[in-house]
Amino acid sequence: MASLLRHYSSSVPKPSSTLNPLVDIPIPSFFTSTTSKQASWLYTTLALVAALLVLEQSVYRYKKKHLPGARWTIPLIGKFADSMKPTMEGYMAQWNSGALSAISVFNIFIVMASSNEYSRRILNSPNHAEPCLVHSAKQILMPDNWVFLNGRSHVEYRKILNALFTRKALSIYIGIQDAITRKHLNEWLANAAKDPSPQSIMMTARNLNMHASLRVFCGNHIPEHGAVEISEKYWDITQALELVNFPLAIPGTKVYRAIKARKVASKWLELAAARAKVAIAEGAEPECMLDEWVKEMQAPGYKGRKDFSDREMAMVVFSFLFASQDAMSSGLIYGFQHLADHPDILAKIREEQYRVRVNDVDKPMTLEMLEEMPYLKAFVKESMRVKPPVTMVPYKTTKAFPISPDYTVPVNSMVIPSFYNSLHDPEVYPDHDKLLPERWLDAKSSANTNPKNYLVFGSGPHKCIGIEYAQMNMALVLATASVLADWEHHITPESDKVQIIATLFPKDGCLLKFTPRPRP
Ligand code: HEM
Repeated sequence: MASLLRHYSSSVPKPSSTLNPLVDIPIPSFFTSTTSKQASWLYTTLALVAALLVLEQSVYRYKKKHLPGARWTIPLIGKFADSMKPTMEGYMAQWNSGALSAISVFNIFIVMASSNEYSRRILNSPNHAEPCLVHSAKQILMPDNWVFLNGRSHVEYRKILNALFTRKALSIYIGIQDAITRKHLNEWLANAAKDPSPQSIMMTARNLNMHASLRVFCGNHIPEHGAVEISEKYWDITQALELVNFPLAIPGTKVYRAIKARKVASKWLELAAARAKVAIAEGAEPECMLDEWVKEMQAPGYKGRKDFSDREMAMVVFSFLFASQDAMSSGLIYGFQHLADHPDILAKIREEQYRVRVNDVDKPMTLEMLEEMPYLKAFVKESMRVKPPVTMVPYKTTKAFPISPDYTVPVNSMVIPSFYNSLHDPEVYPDHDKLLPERWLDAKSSANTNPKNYLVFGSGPHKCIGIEYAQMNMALVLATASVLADWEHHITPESDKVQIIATLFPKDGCLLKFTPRPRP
């Protein structure tokens, strides 16, 4: 550093009018003052920077107190580099370093909670902490999206949206999901017949989910090319969902591309909301979630708000897509991989399917049929326990949060409850790394008697609103695939490794080879 300074001062210009024509231009005295003045300016600046760096470290150390975590934080960026390429191993090391541990990224002080007790405390302390999603989420979802509400206004809004997930509503959705699933599975089989080499299902499963969700939410109020456009652009949104992202939405950044994608999606979703209102006003029966919402508002006994603008409805649907697309894709992809790797479990699922369907594999799934498939439902639950799609959700403290007897999280910190350790607690889930659907079939099992550990969908006032819908969709897709197709897993050294793209995915993208399954 000193030699750099020396070099800098020795290179102070010694202008020669013969060499440099610019010397005749009047230069402010600020630049032309003496060398000692320049040096003092430089030293002052350096002293200031050094003081800020010391302050940064002191604040970090003061907030961290005795919590495990790096003793010093990298100036300005903290652990930004790690958060750009998160790994499961990195997270595990952090979680296993303590029930509470500290890091800093871009001067955001972060407390990670890994135990069930602390994770649940964060999720269930609305007076001290509220979800902050990732920083980019507000830019992508729009700051006035309902998902950013908290407290009473959040509870009130959510009450209205609960009406979109009643049994009556789900019975409309399941028919749509069944039809879309069969269409996609048939395409998968047709493509596999043309090219029998194993193919990654990362994009095909995502497309299935997106198509099913769009039709469930918007019915036929969006034209096919609109649905395709949303689906194609949506990947830009997923990529902008890293825990910490480059903060400015400038051209070329992921957040910038995600905002552009949202604008495309919003245009179609607003159109769908407007069309749903027209359809129901003309007397149509509800065929999708938006229809159901409009119809619900017209019911004589309905006492809630009736004036949802097209934009507001579109933002709600977008929040559902946003919250569900990656998590459902992750759940589904691991569902396929787990079944391929456990033929004994797949055989039991098929046995149940043939029995309930009375060997009629073309029969569309209904809610009543699903209720008769406990093994399938246990598998879905277990598959997401072993590989939880969402491993953590960022919250932020709205006031100093005395989370434990000896530690208070400072106000305006990020607190991140993580679910992995709860879902792999060997006391609650013996053989915790093993996929054992049976653990959910015994009402007295430790898995069933400790529901507080099953944090796949979170807990507290912001617990996932789409639980029933998500589980129904996963069960339906896997069940239908099990009777229409066989699939082989092409195992690679990366198959059991995890990549984190907002949610968890097999690192090799899950390479499967599908073939049609003979009918019983
Ligand atoms: C396998 C699929 C899914 C998983 C694993 C999942 C997981 C989660 C988790 C962990 C949370 C945060 C809970 C908390 O803070 O306590 C959440 C919130 C949420 N989820 Fe899901 N989710 C899934 C599917 C869905 C679906 C299908 C929808 C909508 C149709 C949905 C809509 C939402 C919404 C709107 C929230 C925020 C709720 C609020 O703030 O009140 N999710 N989800």
